[in-house]
Amino acid sequence: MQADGVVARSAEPGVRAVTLPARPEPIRLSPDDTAIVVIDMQNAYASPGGYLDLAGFDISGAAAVIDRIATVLDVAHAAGLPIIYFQNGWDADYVEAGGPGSPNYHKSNALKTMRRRPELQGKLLARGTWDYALVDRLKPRPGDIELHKTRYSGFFNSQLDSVLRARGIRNLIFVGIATNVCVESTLRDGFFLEYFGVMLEDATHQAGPSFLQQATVYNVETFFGWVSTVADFCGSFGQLPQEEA
Ligand SMILES: NC(=O)N/C=C\C(=O)O
Repeated sequence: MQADGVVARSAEPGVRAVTLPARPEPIRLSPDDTAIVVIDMQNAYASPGGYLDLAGFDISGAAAVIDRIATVLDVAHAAGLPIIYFQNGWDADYVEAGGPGSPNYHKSNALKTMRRRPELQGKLLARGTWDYALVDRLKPRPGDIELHKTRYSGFFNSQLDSVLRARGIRNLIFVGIATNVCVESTLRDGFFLEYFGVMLEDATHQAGPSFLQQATVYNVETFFGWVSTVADFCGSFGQLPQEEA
């Protein structure tokens, strides 16, 4: 940490870097070793009629989160930050979901909802379905990275770690849904792998009561990383000279 209380992830002279206001302290980041990780902005999690909605979770805050993530991605693209989009789910036959021998079979609310409502079988979180697709506003652009995961953490059984290491990325800025499940799981696993995690709190939304949003914010700020906002992200990274398209 620098004398001025900034966590200096990118402090070398001549390196393109910004100081992102964050809690518990600001963090200095360079687009050269920092990526945006967009967690599961699929119809399943963010659209009326998607899995979370059908399973009875309140997704009324998701539309505003989609707008804010779109703003973050515009600034990130202009600043030349790599962007990684995750999609969560399984093959059409749900082999990857695990059978009764997997805790996922017993805990996944998507699988439970389909067992309760057999007419939905094959429709939730299966690759190739509307539910699995990213929401229309947040489709990847050329050069963006698309990854798939079958469990809550983006680091588990995925290519994420090797994609990041190949590009020298050490800092991750998280947006997406759900704050308390896949965002927190991925940020925590990143911490254990020595990645610095920042969550933009107003570009995330919880699955469940609103105290879960506050709990994850507390956990990240206190134990696992840093918490910032969309306005502060745009105010800092938005000042960098635009990358050539
Ligand atoms: N993307 C997520 O945070 N997912 C949360 C629950 C689920 O996938 O069942």
